Amino acid sequence: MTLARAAGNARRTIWATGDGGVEIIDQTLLPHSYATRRLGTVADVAEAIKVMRVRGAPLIGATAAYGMAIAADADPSDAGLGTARDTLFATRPTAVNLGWALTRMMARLAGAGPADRAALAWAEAEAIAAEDVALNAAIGDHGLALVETAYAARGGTVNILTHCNAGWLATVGWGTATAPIYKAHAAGIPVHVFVDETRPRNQGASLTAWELGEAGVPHTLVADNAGGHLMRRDMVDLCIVGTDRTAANGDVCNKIGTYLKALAAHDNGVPFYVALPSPTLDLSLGSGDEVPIEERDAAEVTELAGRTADGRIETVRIAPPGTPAANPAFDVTPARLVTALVTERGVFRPGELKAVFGGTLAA
Ligand SMILES: CSC[C@@H](O)[C@@H](O)C(=O)COP(=O)(O)O
Repeated sequence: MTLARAAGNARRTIWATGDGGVEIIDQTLLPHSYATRRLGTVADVAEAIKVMRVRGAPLIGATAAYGMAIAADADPSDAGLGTARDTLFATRPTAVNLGWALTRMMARLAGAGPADRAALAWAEAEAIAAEDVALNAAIGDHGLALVETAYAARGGTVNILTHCNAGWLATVGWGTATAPIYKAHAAGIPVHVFVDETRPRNQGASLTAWELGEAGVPHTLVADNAGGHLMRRDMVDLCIVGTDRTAANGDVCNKIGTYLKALAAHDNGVPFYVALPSPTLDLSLGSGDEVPIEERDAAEVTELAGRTADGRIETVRIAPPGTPAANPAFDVTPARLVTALVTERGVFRPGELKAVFGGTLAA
Protein backbone atom coordinates (compact mmCIF):
# COMPACT_ATOMS: atom_id res chain seq x y z
CA MET A 1 0.00 0.00 0.00
CA THR A 2 1.29 3.49 -0.74
CA LEU A 3 0.84 6.85 0.88
CA ALA A 4 -2.10 7.50 -1.43
CA ARG A 5 -3.87 4.58 0.25
CA ALA A 6 -2.72 5.76 3.65
CA ALA A 7 -4.30 9.10 2.81
CA GLY A 8 -7.58 7.24 2.98
CA ASN A 9 -6.99 7.30 6.73
CA ALA A 10 -6.69 11.10 6.53
CA ARG A 11 -2.92 10.58 6.31
CA ARG A 12 -2.85 9.36 9.88
CA THR A 13 -0.21 6.98 11.16
CA ILE A 14 -2.43 5.42 13.84
CA TRP A 15 -6.16 4.85 14.08
CA ALA A 16 -8.59 3.03 16.31
CA THR A 17 -10.14 -0.01 14.65
CA GLY A 18 -13.32 0.19 16.73
CA ASP A 19 -12.92 -3.34 18.09
CA GLY A 20 -10.64 -2.63 21.04
CA GLY A 21 -7.43 -2.16 19.12
CA VAL A 22 -5.49 0.23 16.92
CA GLU A 23 -3.82 -0.07 13.54
CA ILE A 24 -0.35 1.36 12.93
CA ILE A 25 1.97 1.62 9.96
CA ASP A 26 4.84 -0.75 10.79
CA GLN A 27 7.80 1.59 10.23
CA THR A 28 10.38 -1.16 10.67
CA LEU A 29 9.32 -2.44 7.23
CA LEU A 30 9.67 0.85 5.36
CA PRO A 31 10.76 1.73 2.75
CA HIS A 32 10.78 -1.83 1.42
CA SER A 33 7.16 -2.55 2.15
CA TYR A 34 4.15 -0.68 3.48
CA ALA A 35 2.12 -2.75 5.93
CA THR A 36 -0.19 -1.95 8.78
CA ARG A 37 -0.23 -3.91 12.02
CA ARG A 38 -2.91 -4.35 14.65
CA LEU A 39 -2.08 -3.67 18.30
CA GLY A 40 -4.64 -5.25 20.61
CA THR A 41 -2.90 -5.49 24.00
CA VAL A 42 -0.73 -3.26 26.17
CA ALA A 43 2.14 -5.67 25.49
CA ASP A 44 1.64 -5.16 21.72
CA VAL A 45 1.75 -1.38 22.19
CA ALA A 46 4.85 -1.48 24.41
CA GLU A 47 6.65 -3.74 21.94
CA ALA A 48 5.73 -1.50 18.99
CA ILE A 49 7.20 1.56 20.72
CA LYS A 50 10.28 -0.27 21.98
CA VAL A 51 11.33 -1.82 18.68
CA MET A 52 10.30 1.37 16.83
CA ARG A 53 7.44 0.09 14.71
CA VAL A 54 6.13 3.50 15.76
CA ARG A 55 8.62 6.20 16.61
CA GLY A 56 9.02 9.97 16.65
CA ALA A 57 8.09 11.87 19.80
CA PRO A 58 4.48 12.86 18.98
CA LEU A 59 3.57 9.45 17.61
CA ILE A 60 5.10 7.70 20.64
CA GLY A 61 2.85 9.87 22.84
CA ALA A 62 -0.31 9.19 20.83
CA THR A 63 0.40 5.45 20.67
CA ALA A 64 0.90 5.30 24.44
CA ALA A 65 -2.41 7.12 24.90
CA TYR A 66 -4.18 4.46 22.82
CA GLY A 67 -2.30 1.87 24.86
CA MET A 68 -4.00 3.24 27.97
CA ALA A 69 -7.38 2.94 26.25
CA ILE A 70 -6.61 -0.70 25.44
CA ALA A 71 -5.62 -1.15 29.09
CA ALA A 72 -8.87 0.42 30.29
CA ASP A 73 -10.83 -2.10 28.23
CA ALA A 74 -8.92 -5.01 29.78
CA ASP A 75 -8.68 -3.89 33.43
CA PRO A 76 -9.98 -0.44 34.39
CA SER A 77 -9.03 -0.77 38.06
CA ASP A 78 -6.48 1.66 39.54
CA ALA A 79 -4.00 -1.21 39.78
CA GLY A 80 -4.58 -2.28 36.18
CA LEU A 81 -4.11 1.21 34.82
CA GLY A 82 -1.05 1.77 36.99
CA THR A 83 0.63 -1.37 35.67
CA ALA A 84 -0.15 -0.41 32.07
CA ARG A 85 1.19 3.09 32.65
CA ASP A 86 4.46 1.73 34.08
CA THR A 87 4.87 -0.79 31.23
CA LEU A 88 4.37 1.88 28.59
CA PHE A 89 6.54 4.47 30.36
CA ALA A 90 9.48 2.02 30.45
CA THR A 91 9.62 1.64 26.65
CA ARG A 92 11.78 4.62 25.63
CA PRO A 93 13.27 7.33 27.84
CA THR A 94 13.95 10.44 25.79
CA ALA A 95 10.74 11.70 24.13
CA VAL A 96 8.83 13.63 26.79
CA ASN A 97 5.58 13.13 24.85
CA LEU A 98 5.44 9.60 26.24
CA GLY A 99 5.21 10.68 29.88
CA TRP A 100 3.07 13.68 28.93
CA ALA A 101 0.44 11.48 27.24
CA LEU A 102 0.42 8.89 30.04
CA THR A 103 0.03 11.59 32.70
CA ARG A 104 -2.82 13.19 30.75
CA MET A 105 -4.58 9.84 30.35
CA MET A 106 -4.22 8.98 34.04
CA ALA A 107 -5.51 12.39 35.08
CA ARG A 108 -8.54 12.00 32.80
CA LEU A 109 -9.39 8.58 34.21
CA ALA A 110 -8.62 9.25 37.87
CA GLY A 111 -11.92 10.92 38.70
CA ALA A 112 -14.11 8.33 36.93
CA GLY A 113 -15.38 5.01 38.20
CA PRO A 114 -13.95 1.86 36.58
CA ALA A 115 -17.13 1.23 34.56
CA ASP A 116 -16.80 4.58 32.77
CA ARG A 117 -13.09 4.52 32.17
CA ALA A 118 -12.82 2.64 28.87
CA ALA A 119 -15.11 5.01 26.97
CA LEU A 120 -13.36 8.03 28.50
CA ALA A 121 -9.95 6.60 27.65
CA TRP A 122 -10.75 5.98 23.99
CA ALA A 123 -12.18 9.49 23.68
CA GLU A 124 -9.12 11.05 25.33
CA ALA A 125 -6.68 9.07 23.17
CA GLU A 126 -8.63 10.15 20.11
CA ALA A 127 -8.45 13.77 21.31
CA ILE A 128 -4.68 13.54 21.78
CA ALA A 129 -4.28 12.13 18.26
CA ALA A 130 -6.56 14.73 16.69
CA GLU A 131 -4.84 17.54 18.57
CA ASP A 132 -1.47 16.35 17.29
CA VAL A 133 -2.66 16.71 13.70
CA ALA A 134 -3.99 20.22 14.44
CA LEU A 135 -0.82 21.34 16.28
CA ASN A 136 1.38 20.18 13.42
CA ALA A 137 -0.82 21.87 10.83
CA ALA A 138 -0.42 25.12 12.78
CA ILE A 139 3.36 24.58 12.91
CA GLY A 140 3.18 24.21 9.13
CA ASP A 141 1.40 27.55 8.76
CA HIS A 142 3.93 29.40 10.93
CA GLY A 143 6.90 27.64 9.34
CA LEU A 144 5.60 28.42 5.87
CA ALA A 145 6.38 32.10 6.50
CA LEU A 146 10.03 31.16 7.12
CA VAL A 147 10.19 29.27 3.82
CA GLU A 148 8.56 32.23 2.05
CA THR A 149 11.23 34.54 3.49
CA ALA A 150 13.97 32.21 2.29
CA TYR A 151 12.32 32.06 -1.14
CA ALA A 152 12.29 35.84 -1.39
CA ALA A 153 15.97 35.99 -0.42
CA ARG A 154 17.10 33.17 -2.71
CA GLY A 155 14.89 34.05 -5.66
CA GLY A 156 14.71 30.40 -6.64
CA THR A 157 14.37 26.92 -5.22
CA VAL A 158 14.64 26.90 -1.42
CA ASN A 159 17.06 24.24 -0.23
CA ILE A 160 16.18 22.81 3.17
CA LEU A 161 18.25 20.35 5.17
CA THR A 162 16.58 18.02 7.66
CA HIS A 163 17.84 15.31 9.97
CA CYS A 164 16.20 12.03 11.01
CA ASN A 165 12.46 11.80 10.37
CA ALA A 166 10.32 14.51 11.88
CA GLY A 167 7.76 13.91 9.17
CA TRP A 168 4.19 12.69 9.18
CA LEU A 169 5.48 9.24 10.06
CA ALA A 170 6.84 10.65 13.33
CA THR A 171 3.51 12.18 14.26
CA VAL A 172 -0.18 11.39 13.81
CA GLY A 173 -0.26 13.67 10.78
CA TRP A 174 1.69 16.36 8.89
CA GLY A 175 4.95 15.99 10.78
CA THR A 176 6.65 18.81 12.62
CA ALA A 177 9.74 19.68 10.54
CA THR A 178 8.00 18.57 7.35
CA ALA A 179 4.75 20.47 7.90
CA PRO A 180 6.20 23.80 6.62
CA ILE A 181 7.78 21.90 3.73
CA TYR A 182 4.49 20.27 2.73
CA LYS A 183 2.66 23.58 3.05
CA ALA A 184 5.28 25.39 0.95
CA HIS A 185 5.17 22.65 -1.68
CA ALA A 186 1.37 22.88 -1.80
CA ALA A 187 1.61 26.68 -2.11
CA GLY A 188 3.77 26.33 -5.20
CA ILE A 189 7.04 27.47 -3.62
CA PRO A 190 9.85 25.43 -5.17
CA VAL A 191 11.49 23.50 -2.36
CA HIS A 192 14.19 20.86 -2.37
CA VAL A 193 15.13 18.89 0.74
CA PHE A 194 18.56 17.49 1.61
CA VAL A 195 17.73 14.39 3.65
CA ASP A 196 20.42 13.28 6.11
CA GLU A 197 20.61 9.48 6.09
CA THR A 198 20.71 9.53 9.93
CA ARG A 199 22.90 6.66 10.98
CA PRO A 200 22.65 4.35 12.73
CA ARG A 201 18.96 3.54 12.09
CA ASN A 202 18.76 5.54 8.89
CA GLN A 203 15.40 7.20 9.53
CA GLY A 204 16.28 9.79 6.88
CA ALA A 205 17.09 7.24 4.19
CA SER A 206 14.27 4.86 4.96
CA LEU A 207 11.45 7.11 6.20
CA THR A 208 11.96 10.77 5.24
CA ALA A 209 13.06 9.89 1.70
CA TRP A 210 10.03 7.58 1.42
CA GLU A 211 7.44 10.05 2.62
CA LEU A 212 8.84 12.99 0.62
CA GLY A 213 8.88 10.75 -2.44
CA GLU A 214 5.28 9.70 -1.89
CA ALA A 215 4.30 13.36 -1.55
CA GLY A 216 6.23 14.42 -4.66
CA VAL A 217 8.56 16.79 -2.80
CA PRO A 218 11.96 17.05 -4.55
CA HIS A 219 14.73 15.73 -2.31
CA THR A 220 18.26 14.36 -2.28
CA LEU A 221 19.56 11.81 0.21
CA VAL A 222 22.98 12.71 1.61
CA ALA A 223 25.40 10.97 3.95
CA ASP A 224 25.30 12.42 7.44
CA ASN A 225 28.73 13.95 7.01
CA ALA A 226 27.76 15.96 3.92
CA GLY A 227 25.84 18.75 5.68
CA GLY A 228 28.81 20.94 6.59
CA HIS A 229 30.12 20.79 3.03
CA LEU A 230 26.71 21.71 1.57
CA MET A 231 26.38 24.65 3.93
CA ARG A 232 29.87 25.97 3.15
CA ARG A 233 28.96 25.87 -0.54
CA ASP A 234 25.80 27.97 0.08
CA MET A 235 23.63 25.03 -0.97
CA VAL A 236 21.37 25.15 2.12
CA ASP A 237 18.99 28.04 2.80
CA LEU A 238 17.71 26.74 6.11
CA CYS A 239 17.80 23.70 8.36
CA ILE A 240 14.69 22.43 10.09
CA VAL A 241 14.56 19.49 12.48
CA GLY A 242 12.26 18.06 15.12
CA THR A 243 12.87 17.43 18.80
CA ASP A 244 12.13 14.78 21.42
CA ARG A 245 12.36 17.13 24.37
CA THR A 246 13.08 20.83 24.61
CA ALA A 247 14.08 22.28 27.98
CA ALA A 248 12.92 25.56 29.53
CA ASN A 249 16.09 27.37 28.41
CA GLY A 250 15.51 26.34 24.78
CA ASP A 251 18.12 23.57 24.63
CA VAL A 252 16.89 21.01 22.10
CA CYS A 253 17.31 17.25 22.40
CA ASN A 254 16.93 15.46 19.07
CA LYS A 255 18.31 12.54 17.08
CA ILE A 256 22.04 11.98 17.37
CA GLY A 257 23.89 14.21 14.89
CA THR A 258 21.54 17.15 15.16
CA TYR A 259 24.11 19.07 17.25
CA LEU A 260 26.77 18.78 14.53
CA LYS A 261 24.33 20.16 11.96
CA ALA A 262 23.53 23.08 14.22
CA LEU A 263 27.23 23.82 14.66
CA ALA A 264 27.78 23.77 10.91
CA ALA A 265 24.72 25.98 10.38
CA HIS A 266 25.95 28.47 12.98
CA ASP A 267 29.40 28.64 11.40
CA ASN A 268 27.90 29.30 7.98
CA GLY A 269 25.13 31.72 8.92
CA VAL A 270 22.40 29.23 7.92
CA PRO A 271 19.18 29.56 9.99
CA PHE A 272 18.63 26.50 12.19
CA TYR A 273 14.97 26.00 13.06
CA VAL A 274 13.43 23.46 15.39
CA ALA A 275 9.75 22.57 14.93
CA LEU A 276 7.83 21.38 17.97
CA PRO A 277 4.33 21.02 19.29
CA SER A 278 3.95 22.13 22.92
CA PRO A 279 3.68 18.54 24.29
CA THR A 280 7.37 18.20 23.37
CA LEU A 281 8.32 21.00 25.78
CA ASP A 282 9.64 19.97 29.19
CA LEU A 283 9.59 23.14 31.24
CA SER A 284 10.48 21.14 34.35
CA LEU A 285 14.04 20.87 33.01
CA GLY A 286 16.27 23.91 33.37
CA SER A 287 18.58 22.80 30.57
CA GLY A 288 19.12 20.05 28.03
CA ASP A 289 21.81 18.51 30.26
CA GLU A 290 19.01 16.94 32.31
CA VAL A 291 17.39 15.05 29.40
CA PRO A 292 17.74 11.26 29.69
CA ILE A 293 19.57 10.07 26.58
CA GLU A 294 18.58 6.66 25.25
CA GLU A 295 21.47 4.23 24.75
CA ARG A 296 20.54 1.64 22.13
CA ASP A 297 21.95 -1.71 21.05
CA ALA A 298 25.50 -1.54 19.69
CA ALA A 299 24.42 -3.85 16.85
CA GLU A 300 22.64 -0.87 15.26
CA VAL A 301 26.12 0.64 14.74
CA THR A 302 28.06 -2.48 13.76
CA GLU A 303 25.39 -3.80 11.38
CA LEU A 304 23.29 -2.52 8.49
CA ALA A 305 20.00 -3.85 7.17
CA GLY A 306 18.76 -3.45 3.61
CA ARG A 307 17.19 -5.06 0.58
CA THR A 308 19.25 -7.21 -1.74
CA ALA A 309 18.92 -7.04 -5.52
CA ASP A 310 16.71 -10.16 -5.47
CA GLY A 311 14.38 -8.65 -2.90
CA ARG A 312 15.52 -10.23 0.36
CA ILE A 313 15.89 -8.09 3.50
CA GLU A 314 19.28 -8.88 4.99
CA THR A 315 21.43 -7.61 7.82
CA VAL A 316 25.17 -7.41 7.27
CA ARG A 317 28.07 -6.62 9.61
CA ILE A 318 30.22 -3.61 8.70
CA ALA A 319 32.77 -3.73 11.55
CA PRO A 320 35.25 -6.41 12.57
CA PRO A 321 33.66 -9.12 14.75
CA GLY A 322 33.65 -8.10 18.40
CA THR A 323 34.24 -4.39 17.76
CA PRO A 324 33.06 -2.42 20.80
CA ALA A 325 30.47 0.14 19.72
CA ALA A 326 28.48 2.85 21.49
CA ASN A 327 25.04 3.98 20.39
CA PRO A 328 23.74 7.15 22.07
CA ALA A 329 20.49 7.78 20.19
CA PHE A 330 20.05 11.51 20.89
CA ASP A 331 22.11 14.63 21.51
CA VAL A 332 21.45 18.10 22.84
CA THR A 333 21.81 21.25 20.76
CA PRO A 334 22.39 24.28 22.99
CA ALA A 335 19.83 27.06 22.66
CA ARG A 336 22.50 29.49 21.41
CA LEU A 337 22.72 27.48 18.17
CA VAL A 338 18.95 27.51 17.58
CA THR A 339 17.73 30.41 15.46
CA ALA A 340 14.08 29.92 16.40
CA LEU A 341 11.50 27.38 17.52
CA VAL A 342 8.50 26.87 15.29
CA THR A 343 5.49 26.06 17.46
CA GLU A 344 1.72 25.95 17.07
CA ARG A 345 1.57 29.43 18.58
CA GLY A 346 4.17 31.01 16.34
CA VAL A 347 7.92 31.33 15.86
CA PHE A 348 9.92 32.15 18.98
CA ARG A 349 13.51 32.59 20.06
CA PRO A 350 14.62 29.91 22.55
CA GLY A 351 14.74 32.48 25.35
CA GLU A 352 11.06 33.30 24.85
CA LEU A 353 9.78 29.77 25.50
CA LYS A 354 9.12 30.12 29.19
CA ALA A 355 7.28 33.41 28.83
CA VAL A 356 5.10 32.10 26.00
CA PHE A 357 4.29 28.63 27.31
CA GLY A 358 5.09 28.81 31.03
CA GLY A 359 1.65 29.90 32.14
CA THR A 360 -0.22 27.16 30.30
CA LEU A 361 1.97 24.06 30.58
CA ALA A 362 2.76 22.11 33.71
CA ALA A 363 6.34 22.93 34.75
C1 LIG B 1 8.40 15.06 15.09
S1 LIG B 1 9.49 13.88 15.58
C2 LIG B 1 10.80 14.63 16.47
C3 LIG B 1 11.79 13.63 16.90
O1 LIG B 1 11.13 12.61 17.58
C4 LIG B 1 12.61 13.07 15.73
O2 LIG B 1 13.37 14.10 15.18
C5 LIG B 1 13.49 11.97 16.22
O3 LIG B 1 14.59 12.20 16.68
C6 LIG B 1 12.93 10.60 16.19
O4 LIG B 1 13.77 9.64 16.78
P1 LIG B 1 13.36 8.11 16.76
O5 LIG B 1 14.50 7.43 17.47
O6 LIG B 1 13.23 7.71 15.32
O7 LIG B 1 12.08 7.98 17.53
